[in-house]
Amino acid sequence: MDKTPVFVLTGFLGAGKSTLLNRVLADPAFGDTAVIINEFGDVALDHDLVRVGETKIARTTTGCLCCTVGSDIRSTLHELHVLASAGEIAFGRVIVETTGLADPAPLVNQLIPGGAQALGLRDNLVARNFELTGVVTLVDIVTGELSIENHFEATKQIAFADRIVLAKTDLARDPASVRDIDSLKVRLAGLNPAALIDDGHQEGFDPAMLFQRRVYAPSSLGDDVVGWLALEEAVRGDSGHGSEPNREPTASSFARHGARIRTFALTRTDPIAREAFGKFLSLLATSAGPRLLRVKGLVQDQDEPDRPRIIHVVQHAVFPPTILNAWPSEDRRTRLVFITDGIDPEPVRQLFEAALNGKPGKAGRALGKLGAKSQKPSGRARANWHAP
Ligand SMILES: Nc1nc2c(ncn2[C@@H]2O[C@H](COP(=O)(O)OP(=O)(O)OP(=O)(O)O)[C@@H](O)[C@H]2O)c(=O)[nH]1
Repeated sequence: MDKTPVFVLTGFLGAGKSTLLNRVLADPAFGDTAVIINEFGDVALDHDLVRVGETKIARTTTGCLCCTVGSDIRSTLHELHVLASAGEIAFGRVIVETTGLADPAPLVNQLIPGGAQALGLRDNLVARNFELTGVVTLVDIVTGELSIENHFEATKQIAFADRIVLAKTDLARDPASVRDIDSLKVRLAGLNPAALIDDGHQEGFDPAMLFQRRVYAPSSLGDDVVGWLALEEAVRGDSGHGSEPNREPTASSFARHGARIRTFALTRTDPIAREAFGKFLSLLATSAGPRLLRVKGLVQDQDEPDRPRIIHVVQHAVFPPTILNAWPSEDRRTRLVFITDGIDPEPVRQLFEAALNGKPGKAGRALGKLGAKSQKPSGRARANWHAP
């Protein structure tokens, strides 16, 4: 019997993974897809943001998949397998959406033959029933170059891909931006000459093709990939990855990403004034720039409290909010999740409160504490891709 194909969907923070996944899941042909979404933060949000239709099965893991991978991915696949064997669910494909900070090496290592050793019946069942058949990496043309420069995870995500998709190419409206895309493509081809590179907005691009069964062979992706996989095996014993297969994943498990990476959440029960909130986001994005890796959240708007607004900030870029017609769950609080590089939660919280309460003096002091070095985004990021 054919093994169930597993696809890894990765890409740096905010690259557009969930957007692409939603596009694919809207296709009725993907009704037999089980989705594993990995949350990185204490306040679960992604399962509210990915639309999963009736026939889809979603499992959300907490913590960062590459840090909790020994306990997480195989046990989640095992759980899906047990449910399918009992006739409770049926699926013919699995898509694992990683966090944007995920290092794909440990994940791939758990899923390929000859990778991480099977430690018991559970792992053997997973190996017998599932097969990694593709790694799809999204690269955002707005922040991709900066992410590659500043975060090694982004480089590894590109190197492990057999398919790369350029996201947000619809935002390239002038000749300079188009030239930037060409030079990004050259850089990607240098990092991974074997992967096919698609433009997610080119005519005729069909995202469904990214998730068709094929052979995923890491050895064809070059010496770096082979070396990183070998390194995984070597460090597994030392790091605890895989050596404690039943270790509980924790939301703050992000040991691999260095002490500077922080994740925290802000919540608020009262509805929020739209203008004040916009001010908060633009002050934060302008002053923190690339150190503000990601903000996403659901906001209860004062004027339209029944229609939550989904907000997205990716480094310096604030994206237009999406407005939902209803709250996805009972929880109607404003919930914002932050992933930062060297920014502490407290000044962000102070800026939030000051902006919402109309206290410019306090907002100024909070900005000072943010260590607002006002890092100017370089290169492509200088282009005015998006007004806040
Ligand atoms: N214009 C445009 N915006 C996009 C595109 N893809 C994603 N976005 C926007 O970029 C923001 C982030 O997109 P997501 O799909 O949430 O990104 P993600 O990679 O899932 O984010 P994380 O899970 O936090 O890493 C959202 O505001 C999206 O609407 C695209 O192709 N074009």
